[in-house]
Amino acid sequence: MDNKELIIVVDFGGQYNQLIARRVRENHVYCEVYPYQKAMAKIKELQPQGIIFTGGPASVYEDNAPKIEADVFAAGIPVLGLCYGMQFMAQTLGGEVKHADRREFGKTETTVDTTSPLFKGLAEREVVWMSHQDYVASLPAGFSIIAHSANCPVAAMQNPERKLYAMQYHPEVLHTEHGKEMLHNFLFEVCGCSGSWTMANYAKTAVAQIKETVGTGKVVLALSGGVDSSVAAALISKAVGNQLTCIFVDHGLLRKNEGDEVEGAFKDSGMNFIRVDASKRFLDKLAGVTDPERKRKIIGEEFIRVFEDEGRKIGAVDFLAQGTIYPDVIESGAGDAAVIKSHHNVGGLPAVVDFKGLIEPLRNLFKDEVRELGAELGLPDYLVWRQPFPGPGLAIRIMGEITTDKLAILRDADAIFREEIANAGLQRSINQYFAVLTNNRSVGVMGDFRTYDYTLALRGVTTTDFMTADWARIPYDVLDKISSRIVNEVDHINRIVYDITSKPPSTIEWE
Ligand SMILES: Nc1ncnc2c1ncn2[C@@H]1O[C@H](COP(=O)(O)OP(=O)(O)OP(=O)(O)O)[C@@H](O)[C@H]1O
Ligand SMILES: O=c1[nH]c(=O)c2[nH+]cn([C@@H]3O[C@H](COP(=O)(O)O)[C@@H](O)[C@H]3O)c2[nH]1
Ligand SMILES: NC(=O)CC[C@H](N)C(=O)O
Ligand SMILES: [Mg+2]
Repeated sequence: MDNKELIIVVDFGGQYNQLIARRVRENHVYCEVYPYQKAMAKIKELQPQGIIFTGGPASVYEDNAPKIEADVFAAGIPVLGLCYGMQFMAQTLGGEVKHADRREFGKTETTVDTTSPLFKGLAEREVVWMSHQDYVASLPAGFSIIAHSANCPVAAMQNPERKLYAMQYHPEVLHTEHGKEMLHNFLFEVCGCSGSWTMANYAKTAVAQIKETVGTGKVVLALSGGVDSSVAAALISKAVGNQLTCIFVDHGLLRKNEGDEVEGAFKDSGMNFIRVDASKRFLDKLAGVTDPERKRKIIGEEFIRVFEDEGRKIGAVDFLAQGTIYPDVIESGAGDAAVIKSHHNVGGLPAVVDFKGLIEPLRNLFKDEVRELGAELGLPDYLVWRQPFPGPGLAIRIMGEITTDKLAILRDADAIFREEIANAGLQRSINQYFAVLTNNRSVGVMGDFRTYDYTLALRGVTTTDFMTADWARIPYDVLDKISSRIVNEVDHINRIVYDITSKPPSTIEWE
């Protein structure tokens, strides 16, 4: 977007690479991530101020190890190699990388050379986070060691003349206590960035780009009432006014009262707004389906078909717009990382789509950046801070087959959970919380009768980026109140459990 200052992250396939991009942007420097196969062409085209190589699962000495053309080091652009990225730099420039007997994993104390620009302002001993088994056994010519630990002779290296720097550990992970400062130093001390990227600039550039792309055409926006699509609506509407129509799909998988609430919030907003009741077609397609990935694919496809049908009714619609954000793209397996879940709006998209183009103005933004942008555009607080609700809705919160009975049970239980969290004043401190209807039934006793009913799971997490998360420590007395209310007020639930796993190894949603 604001191309005056750009860092390119070369993705070698690590699962948490996108954190690097977040850390760069926290410094108000714009940054894009490209898979290693496409990165060199982008570097030549965009001439970034700096390049960062990510870690990755491969070993550089293997036959098909990921590589980027060696002239990346000859362009005079500063490069920072991280983990696999450091090993790649070392081997390509004539050093040697070997396999150690044991993995080095976790927090490690290192001694760093504070005269290096990377470590400016830091202490001589720094706690960093290691996750590797290969190591740099000998340096390439012109390089020197600037950090070492007990088990790792080259924890960081540099060749300041060529502006090449590298770390064996991961500064992007919060466990590296001053990782943020180290990345800041690379950006400002080595690359000479000034930090001019702001959401106000982003909004300006995005509006101009949308205008140019859309011209005099028509756009339909898939609007869920969530933060992402609401911010996208505000941006696109600013760019093309009433050439935009927002389409809200009630797929029968919404939470209690949600359809009416969204309609209430948007019907008098000045934007063209359509609510489509498509619950029958979604539920018919989902009947009998139990596999989570199949549910996601079916919903993704059906969404598009509904938008196509509505587009035809409006007539001559050229573009479909969505509130897709960066984590949706990442977690659907862009680049070389393994696919964890197909997000309905990315990996779940059908191959043939009846629109000329897709407009996704937030595709490169993280959630907290979208919120900042929403505030910048003047959206009300309750919208900006709404907790995320996944597009596939309650379908991925009901284990096994989806039925209208199960939907009704989950809706009521979830509404009580959310009401009690609000009563306890915890809405803002728990970033996402919801109920899950497990497919498990167990024996209970109610009054003097035996029951054989469903187990409900409650999930609450704290997180900033939704890529990693911790389970929320909801006070016992709040949980107690929720539990007794749900069991008393909702039929067919006789047992309630609280999910106490973090992400990773779990995910936030159950499917
Ligand atoms: N019920 C729906 N009707 C129309 N479009 C939808 C619906 N649900 C999801 N979408 C589309 O899919 C995109 C991704 O959904 P997602 O839930 O990630 O974003 P959101 O709903 O806009 O924001 P949030 O993450 O805060 O819920 C949305 O931005 C929107 O374009
Ligand atoms: O719009 C969406 N479409 C999807 O298919 C989808 N799957 C997960 N999510 C939301 O993404 C965040 C991370 O969820 P997971 O830890 O379960 O992958 C959480 O906030 C989830 O609610 C989705 N949002
Ligand atoms: N996290 C990484 O980048 C690991 C790099 C390499 N696979 C190693 O084991 O050392
Ligand atoms: Mg949503």
